Amino acid sequence: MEEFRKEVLVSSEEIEKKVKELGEEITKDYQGKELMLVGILKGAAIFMADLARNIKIPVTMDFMAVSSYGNSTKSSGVVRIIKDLDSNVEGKHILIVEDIIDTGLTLGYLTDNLKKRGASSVRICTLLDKPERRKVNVPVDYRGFVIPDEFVVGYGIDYAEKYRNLPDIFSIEESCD
Ligand SMILES: O=P(O)(O)OC[C@H]1O[C@H](OP(=O)(O)OP(=O)(O)O)[C@H](O)[C@@H]1O
Ligand SMILES: Nc1nc2[nH]cnc2c(=O)[nH]1
Repeated sequence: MEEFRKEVLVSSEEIEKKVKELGEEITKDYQGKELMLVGILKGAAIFMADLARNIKIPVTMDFMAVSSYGNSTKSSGVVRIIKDLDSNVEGKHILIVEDIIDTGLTLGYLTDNLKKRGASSVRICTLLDKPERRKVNVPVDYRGFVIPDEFVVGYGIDYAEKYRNLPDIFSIEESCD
């Protein structure tokens, strides 16, 4: 990461503590319900793995991958499904697990899409929330950390596909020197 000025925004210890708290809250809220966790690849993969192990009721897990159409159409909220769910969501309680919510376009689309498929409920759990950049107002049911409008990497989140394996979350800035 030499080309960047970087600083730890959220440490692995803070993440671990928060993920445990989120898991406890989710465990309490979904007692007696059939819960399906839907992780959004690739950024949420590491958060999903840790969160799932902190939920103490039986859950099923599935994944989707989406991509936005590009800047000119992104403002329309149109996203393309690259990998769809393997399972049927009809009658299931869905918890979408995301690494970060920024404009809200991805989650706005996914929430509508899963509701239309007949899910009993669709809620959102995001580790990071950048509210300053929101374009679409999506209800966030479980939120790890509110962060400023800075570019972040680590704990699943990439820059050009790199740095997903860093245990802490860093904010990065191109170095001038
Ligand atoms: O709120 P939004 O403005 O829609 O942005 C949030 C989305 O962007 C990131 O994914 P990205 O497209 O970088 O893919 P990745 O998870 O595979 O890295 C992140 O994981 C969210 O899915
Ligand atoms: N890698 C990365 N992707 C994002 N998508 C929206 N915000 C961010 C961010 O800070 N970092």
